[in-house]
Amino acid sequence: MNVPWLHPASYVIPVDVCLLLLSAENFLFDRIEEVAFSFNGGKDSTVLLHLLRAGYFLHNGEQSCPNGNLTNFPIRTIYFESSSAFPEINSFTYDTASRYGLQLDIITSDFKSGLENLLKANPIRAIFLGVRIGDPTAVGQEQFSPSSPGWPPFMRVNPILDWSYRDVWAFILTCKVPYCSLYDEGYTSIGSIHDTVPNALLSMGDSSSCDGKFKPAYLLSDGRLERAGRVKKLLPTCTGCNPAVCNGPESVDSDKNRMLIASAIAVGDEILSGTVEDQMGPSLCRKLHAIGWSVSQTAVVRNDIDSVAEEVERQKSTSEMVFIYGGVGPLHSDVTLAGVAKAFGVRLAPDEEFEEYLRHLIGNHCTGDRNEMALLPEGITELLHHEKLPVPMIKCQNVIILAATTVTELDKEWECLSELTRSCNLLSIMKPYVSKVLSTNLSDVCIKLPNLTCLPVFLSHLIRHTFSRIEVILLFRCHPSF
Ligand SMILES: Cc1cc2nc3c(=O)[nH]c(=O)nc-3n(C[C@H](O)[C@H](O)[C@H](O)COP(=O)(O)O)c2cc1C
Ligand SMILES: Nc1ncnc2c1ncn2[C@@H]1O[C@H](COP(=O)(O)OP(=O)(O)OP(=O)(O)O)[C@@H](O)[C@H]1O
Ligand SMILES: [Mg+2]
Repeated sequence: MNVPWLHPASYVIPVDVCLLLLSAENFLFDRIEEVAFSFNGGKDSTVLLHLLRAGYFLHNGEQSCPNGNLTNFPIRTIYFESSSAFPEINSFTYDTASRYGLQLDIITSDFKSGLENLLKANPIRAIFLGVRIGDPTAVGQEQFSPSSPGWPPFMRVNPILDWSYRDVWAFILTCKVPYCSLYDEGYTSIGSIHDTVPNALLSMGDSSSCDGKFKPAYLLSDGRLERAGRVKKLLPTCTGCNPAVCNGPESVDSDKNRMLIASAIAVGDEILSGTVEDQMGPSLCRKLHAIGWSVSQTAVVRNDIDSVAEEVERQKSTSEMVFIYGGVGPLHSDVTLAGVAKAFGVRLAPDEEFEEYLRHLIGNHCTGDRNEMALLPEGITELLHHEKLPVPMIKCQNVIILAATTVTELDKEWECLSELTRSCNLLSIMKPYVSKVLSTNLSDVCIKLPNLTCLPVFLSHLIRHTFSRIEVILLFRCHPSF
C-alpha cells in the first residue's frame, strides 16, 4: 500500500482546501519564513503535509520542481519529540522528513515553551496544524484561530478542521500516501505510549480485549469512535492534591468528619467590567455553608473558552464539587460548556436526550440542522432531571453547570439538587449535614482556648471570631452523637 514517493500533482485536493490554500497562497509561499507546519507523524498531519506539498507544487509549477519531482519542502516543519512517543511514530516522522526533504525542527520541551522559543528566534506568524473538529483541542477553533491567551502570539491555521475521519482515510488511500504503520495495527488516533492502545472496535478477537489482532484504522466504520483507543492518562502518585478527589467518592466515606470542599466559578465579562454585580456567588456560598461544605474559592472568569477551561481544570482537581454558572445559553459568547469540555479533554457532541428537552421548551425554532445548545461534553455528562425544572441540570463528573441567572432561579435549582441528592446515588457525596450553631456573649479572652481544649482539635479550626462574640460552629455528619 505504501509507495516511497508520489508526484504531488497527482493528489486529489478537495475544493474547500484548494480555496483555503489559494486564499493563503501569497502569504504562504511568498513569505514562507513567516509560516510553519506542525508535523507529528499522525494521520491528520500526514494529510496536511501532502496538501501543503500539492499547494506548493501548484504555486510554483514545473519550474522549481524538475520532472515534477518535489524533493524539498520549503515550509519550516516543527516536531515536538517526546520520550513517550511511539517508536513507530518517531521513525515514520524521520523517514517522512528525509523522503520529502522537510526541514525538521525538533523541539524537546513542552508545547508552550517550545513555541515561545521558536517564535523568539524566527519571524513565524502562522502555524499549520492537522486539528480536526472531533479533537478535544478543536473546541472553539475555526480554520484561522489566534493562539490562546497566555500562549505566544501566532495564527493557528487548521485547513482540515471540517474533515471527517472518513475523509482523512479516503484521501490517504486514494492518493496512496505513506502513513505510520501503527494505523495498520488498529490504532485510530495516536497520542503517547501511556494513553493510547489499539481501538477495541477493530479487534478481530474478543472485542473487550486489547490483545491479539486488529483490523486497520481505515476500517473503523464510525469515525466518532476514533478516540476510543485513547485511554485515560494514569494519574501520577499524588501528593499535593485532595485525596478525596483522586480516589473518588468512596474515600469521602472513609473520612467522614472531614469537611467537603466546593468551589464556584462565575463566567461573565459583565461581572468583570462591573456592569453587573454577581449575587449568585454569595448566595451559593451560603447554601453550601449551610449544608456543611467549605467553599475554598470563588472565581470570576471571562466569557472565553480558554479562561473557563483553565479555571475548571484547576478547581476540579482541588475541590470535591465545582459549581459553574453564567455563559450557558444560545449566544455566541456562551462558552461555558465548551470550556468545561476542554478542561476534561473531550469534545462537545450532540446529546439527543437534552435536545429533546430543549425541543419541548422552545419548539423547533432553532436554525440549522441541530440545536447548538444541545452540544454537551461527550462521555462525561450526566443529566440531572427534576420534574420542577424544564431542562435537566448538567453534571460533568464533579462539575455542576447551573443554568440559573438570578438568585431566585438558583434557589429553585438548589432545591431540586437537594431533593435529587436524597434520591440519587450519584450525588451521594453531597449528603446532608446537621449544622449546630452555639453562640456565646462571652468575650474572646474568657472563652479562649483553655475552655476548648477538651474539644477535638478539628473544632478549633472551625471557631469563627466575629467582633466581641465567638460563634462555635459544629458540623457533624448525619448522626452526630450530640
Ligand atoms: C503548534 C501548536 C500550537 C498550539 N497552540 C495551542 C494554543 O494556542 N492553545 C492551546 O490551548 N493549546 C495549543 N496547543 C496544544 C494542543 O492544543 C494540544 O494540547 C496538543 O496538540 C496535544 O494534544 P493531544 O493531547 O490530543 O495529543 C498547540 C500545540 C501545537 C503543536
Ligand atoms: N508532538 C507534536 N509535534 C508537532 N505537532 C503536533 C504534535 N502533536 C500534535 N501536533 C499537531 O496537532 C495536530 C492534531 O494532533 P492529533 O493527534 O489530533 O492528530 P494527528 O496526530 O495528526 O492524528 P491522530 O489523530 O491519528 O493522532 C497534528 O496534526 C499536528 O499538527
Ligand atoms: Mg496524534
